[in-house]
Amino acid sequence: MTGTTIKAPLAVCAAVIEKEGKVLLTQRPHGKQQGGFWEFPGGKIDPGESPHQSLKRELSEELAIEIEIDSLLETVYYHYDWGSVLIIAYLCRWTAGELAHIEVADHAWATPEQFSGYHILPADQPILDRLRSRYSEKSTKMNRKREKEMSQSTS
Ligand SMILES: Nc1nc2c([nH]c(=O)n2[C@@H]2O[C@H](COP(=O)(O)OP(=O)(O)OP(=O)(O)O)[C@@H](O)[C@H]2O)c(=O)[nH]1
Repeated sequence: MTGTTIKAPLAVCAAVIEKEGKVLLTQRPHGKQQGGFWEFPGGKIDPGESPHQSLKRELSEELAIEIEIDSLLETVYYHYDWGSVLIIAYLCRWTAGELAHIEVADHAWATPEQFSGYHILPADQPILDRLRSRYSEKSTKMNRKREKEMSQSTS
């Protein structure tokens, strides 16, 4: 009997680290699968690891930084031609370490308006959308606050 083997999606964790309205993106090493694409730092969850353990390990191995994980931002299921991935993306804080390019080709801090200037892995689209709406909500709140303060100071 012939047939294709159906594999479980690859479990992947990703860190969304914010700094002054920008988000950390990293570029995959050129020799690796999907090399040259931009993504959120992270990687495969190894057997026996929790997503949080995995994310902390990956950030230390890839960038030499330590992080704290604050909350779940988004989960994504995406099918590539080589198989599928289930990505769990967390909002994180960089707490220690000097960022080094150990297992990444490059890094960048990008505002949501700048995301389109990077070739970001297609699976990350829902994470990017979530961040765009998060930032536009934040700026609406800031504008409302500013308008309120201005109207109070002029009355
Ligand atoms: N880290 C990360 N991986 C992502 C993202 N989006 C996305 O589709 N992926 C996919 O998830 C998979 C993660 O595998 P990886 O190769 O980065 O994992 P890893 O660091 O453990 O690699 P290794 O096998 O060389 O140790 C890749 O196939 C990658 O294409 C993302 O934003 N961050």
